[in-house]
Amino acid sequence: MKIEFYKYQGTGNDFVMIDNRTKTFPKENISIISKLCDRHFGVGADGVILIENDTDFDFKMIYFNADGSQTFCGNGGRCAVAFAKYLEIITDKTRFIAVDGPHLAEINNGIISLKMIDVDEITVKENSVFAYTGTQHHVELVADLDQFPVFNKGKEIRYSYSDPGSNVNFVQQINDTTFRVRTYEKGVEDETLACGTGVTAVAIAMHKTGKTTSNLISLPVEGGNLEVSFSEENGVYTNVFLKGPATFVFKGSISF
Ligand SMILES: N[C@H](CCC[C@H](N)C(=O)O)C(=O)O
Repeated sequence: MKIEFYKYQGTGNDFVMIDNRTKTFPKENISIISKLCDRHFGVGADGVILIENDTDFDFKMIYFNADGSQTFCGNGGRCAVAFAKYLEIITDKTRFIAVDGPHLAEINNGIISLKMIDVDEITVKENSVFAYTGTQHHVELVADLDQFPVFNKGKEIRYSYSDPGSNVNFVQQINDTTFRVRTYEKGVEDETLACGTGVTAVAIAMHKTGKTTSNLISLPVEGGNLEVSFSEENGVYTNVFLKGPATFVFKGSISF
């Protein structure tokens, strides 16, 4: 089977994007998904994203981690919007459906602003915060991200959560409105250069625990800069937006 693909990246979180409006991609074939993500034997990516038709929305986005598990993906959602524009499915505004529900998004000068789900599942623990932002996220502050063993500590914490586990975000506060983040992602089972649902969880966790009073947060990550904004009322976070670039890298085809 020959698969046409488009490679996109959102602040270094990279994806194999497939126009699956013909519904011909073998979604149940996890070995193909894993091979597409393999950085030596395949294309190489953190995940695979399918774009499909939907009767009620401009399109449907399906995200697979490299291990075939499905969740929502914030950076992937922004790349899906850029890809949908390239495919002329949309212009600069869209309403699409994903595994965690409907999303609005807008494109302004190449920057994509993606509306995330409302966040009300937030658990504050002694040294960490857990939040669900379309997938599971553990958030904890550290003193010096450059020196921190993200992979080893991230893997340990990831598996300390009962199935399906949790992504793990380590945060260093830079100033009142800026928090640097490094993330270990479940399903990728490694540190990624950015995690959109992760920085969303971080921004909300920092506000929830009083590390910031702002509702517009800058989040420098290894692969670039992201921004999260939100409203908060009675501990529920709404109008949550994840903003940042999403870039086409190359297109190609691969046969299995
Ligand atoms: N990189 C993605 C998150 C993927 C989450 C996935 N790793 C999982 O929850 O299993 C993002 O930008 O939100």
